[in-house]
Amino acid sequence: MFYPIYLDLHGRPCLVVGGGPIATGKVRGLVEAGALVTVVAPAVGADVVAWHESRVIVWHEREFVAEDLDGQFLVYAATDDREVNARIYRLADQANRVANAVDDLDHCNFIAPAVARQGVVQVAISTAGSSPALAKQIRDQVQHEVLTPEVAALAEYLGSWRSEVKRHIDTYQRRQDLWEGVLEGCVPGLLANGQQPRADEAMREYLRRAAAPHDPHARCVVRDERPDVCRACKGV
Ligand SMILES: C[C@@]1(CC(=O)O)c2cc3[nH]c(cc4nc(cc5[nH]c(cc(n2)[C@H]1CCC(=O)O)[C@@](C)(CC(=O)O)[C@@H]5CCC(=O)O)C(CC(=O)O)=C4CCC(=O)O)c(CCC(=O)O)c3CC(=O)O
Ligand SMILES: NC(=O)C1=CN([C@@H]2O[C@H](COP(=O)(O)OP(=O)(O)OC[C@H]3O[C@@H](n4cnc5c(N)ncnc54)[C@H](O)[C@@H]3O)[C@@H](O)[C@H]2O)C=CC1
Repeated sequence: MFYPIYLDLHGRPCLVVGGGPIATGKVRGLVEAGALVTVVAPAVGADVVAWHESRVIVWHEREFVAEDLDGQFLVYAATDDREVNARIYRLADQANRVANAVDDLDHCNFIAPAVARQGVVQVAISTAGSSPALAKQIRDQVQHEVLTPEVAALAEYLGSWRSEVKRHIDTYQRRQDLWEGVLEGCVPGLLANGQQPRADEAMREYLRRAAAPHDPHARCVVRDERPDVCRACKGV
C-alpha cells in the first residue's frame, strides 16, 4: 500500500538524473510545482538546454556522482541505464531522500500517479504499479467525465468563501454541515448557470442559517423562488 499525499515543492531542491524525453517530463512537472531543479546528464534535449540558459533550472553536463544527492529533497533517476538508476535510487533512499527510478517499482520509495487536472482540482490515480496503462485510462475517464470546467470554477468559488465561513461559524461540525448543505443545494447549479450574484446571495443565507440555526426567520432566499433547485433547503 502506498501512502498518497500532495507535496509542496515550492523552493525545494530536486534532482533529475538524465536528460532524455522521460527526464524532461519530470523536470517540467517539478518546475511547474515551483521546485529548484538540478539536472545531471552528459547529454540533454533542447528544453533542458533552454531552461538552463534562462536560469529556470541548473544543468550539470556530466555523469551522476554521489555528491549530487547532497541537499536534495526529491530525486528522479531517469537515465537509460537501469543499473545506474537503481544505484542512484539506493544511495538516495539510504540518505532518506524521496526517490524514484523511472519504470522500476522495486527502486522507488514513491511512484508517479497518472494525474487529471482542472484548475485547482487534481485527481491522482495509482494502481500501485499493477497497470500504469489502466491508471492512464482511469485518468482520461476522470478528466473527461468528472473534472469539468464547472467543477474547477466551483472549487475556486467555495475557496473564496472559506475564510469567511471559518470566521463566522464557530465549530468544525457546523462548518462541515454548512459545506455539505452548500454542495447538495443550489449553489453549484447557480454557478454553472453563470448566476454568481444569486450564488453569493445563497451563500450569505447559508451563513446566516448556520450562525443562527434556531432562528425561524432565517430562510433560504433561493428556496423561496426556486424550491426545485435547492434540495438542501427542503423541509426547513
Ligand atoms: C511503478 C511505476 C514507477 C514510476 O515510474 O513512478 C511505473 C512503472 C512501470 N511503468 C511501465 C510501463 C508503462 N508506464 C506507462 C505510463 C506511466 N507510468 C506511470 C507510473 C508508473 N510506472 C509507476 C506506477 C503507477 C501506478 O501506480 O499505476 C505514469 C502513471 C505516471 C508517470 O510516469 O509520470 C505514466 C502515465 C501517466 C500519464 O500519461 O500521464 C505506460 C503507458 C504509456 O506510456 O502510455 C507504460 C506501458 C504500458 C504498461 O505497462 O502499463 C513499466 C513496464 C516497462 C516494461 O514493460 O518494460 C513499469 C515497470 C514495471 O512494471 O516493472
Ligand atoms: N522514451 C520512452 O518512450 C520511454 C522510456 N522509459 C524509461 O525511461 C528511461 C529514460 O528514457 P529516455 O528519456 O527516452 O532516455 P534517453 O535515452 O533519451 O536519455 C537517456 C539520458 O540519460 C543520460 N545518462 C545516461 N547515463 C547517465 C549517467 N551515468 N549519469 C547521468 N545521466 C546519464 C543521457 O545523457 C541521456 O540524457 C528509459 O531507459 C526507460 O527505462 C519508459 C517508457 C517509455
